[in-house]
Amino acid sequence: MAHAAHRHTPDDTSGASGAPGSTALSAGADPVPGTGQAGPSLSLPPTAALTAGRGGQPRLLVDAPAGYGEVYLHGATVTSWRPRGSKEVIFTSRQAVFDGRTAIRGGVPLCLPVFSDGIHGDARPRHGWARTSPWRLLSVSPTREAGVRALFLLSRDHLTALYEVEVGHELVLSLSLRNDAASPRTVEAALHTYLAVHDVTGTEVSGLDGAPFTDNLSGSVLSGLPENPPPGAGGRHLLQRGPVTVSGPVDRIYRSESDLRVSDPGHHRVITVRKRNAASTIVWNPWSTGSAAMPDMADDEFASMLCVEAGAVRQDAPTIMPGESWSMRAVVGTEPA
Ligand SMILES: O=P(O)(O)OC[C@H]1O[C@H](O)[C@H](O)[C@@H](O)[C@@H]1O
Repeated sequence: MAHAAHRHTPDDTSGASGAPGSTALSAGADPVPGTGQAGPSLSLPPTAALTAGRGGQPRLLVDAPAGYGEVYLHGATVTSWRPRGSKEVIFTSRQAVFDGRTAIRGGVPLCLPVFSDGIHGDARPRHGWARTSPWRLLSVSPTREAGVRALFLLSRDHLTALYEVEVGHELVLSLSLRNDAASPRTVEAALHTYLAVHDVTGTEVSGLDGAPFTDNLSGSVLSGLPENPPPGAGGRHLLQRGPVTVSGPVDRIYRSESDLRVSDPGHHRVITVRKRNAASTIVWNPWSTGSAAMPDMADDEFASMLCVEAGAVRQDAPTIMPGESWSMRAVVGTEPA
């Protein structure tokens, strides 16, 4: 059953001036029209800089006492996050294309307003337009926890998306969507988080035990189960037993709101993902077979990444009423193992 959307209530825990919500949707600096870049009135704290990154693409760079991070305005794609004193947590391919058109291979692309081929199996572009659109940087401010919070805006196709990225001891990703159309709208959304792991074959994802999932790599949809995806959505329904391990290609959509723990023993850490209002978790690794066909990913890189994506997709996509908002959040952290 699709989740009903609600009027957005500003978030209670972040203390963010720019917490996702309708007031912030009208705020912000003067963006440079059409470029997605921040305008001259945007003020940056000394712990952040707006610079040219790979391919000369505009990128917000954060180097704060609590953590380091990078966010490209193209797709509002986070491509790096390191809590102070830790190794990189976000995988971005060394062959990723930074041309302002192509989706960045790695980081945290935003899948919006569809995931993959969409609920009906025919949506284009794949994963929606958010990851290949120029976002506007509305504000950048220091947090009380010695990090930096940045707010990005994208309005397109009668949908206004506000995306708050907090770089600090944790990486806090909050997405808020407002339906600007006159009729209800079902929207899929996912924070397609590429985690950097030392060796994916030694990684376990906990928190999904008992969760039903659709295996996008296996045969046809089993009939007779409740809430089968419609034709085209593909996959086979199964139940997870124990932690998820990777010894081949994995592409699964779990129906689970649970928080996740991703062991990364080679880096002596556990990566944690706390989710809010995200009823789906997608786990993806293309393995050598899948990555060989991907020009923007090197052949050996599949072994050092695992996508663990918080989202609300397929049967769990929210239907947002006209003028109303819906929001979700993922908080990525690390713990010593
Ligand atoms: O290659 P992309 O369009 O970026 O998609 C990369 C992957 O994204 C998700 O994880 C999907 O579940 C996969 O089926 C897909 O292969």
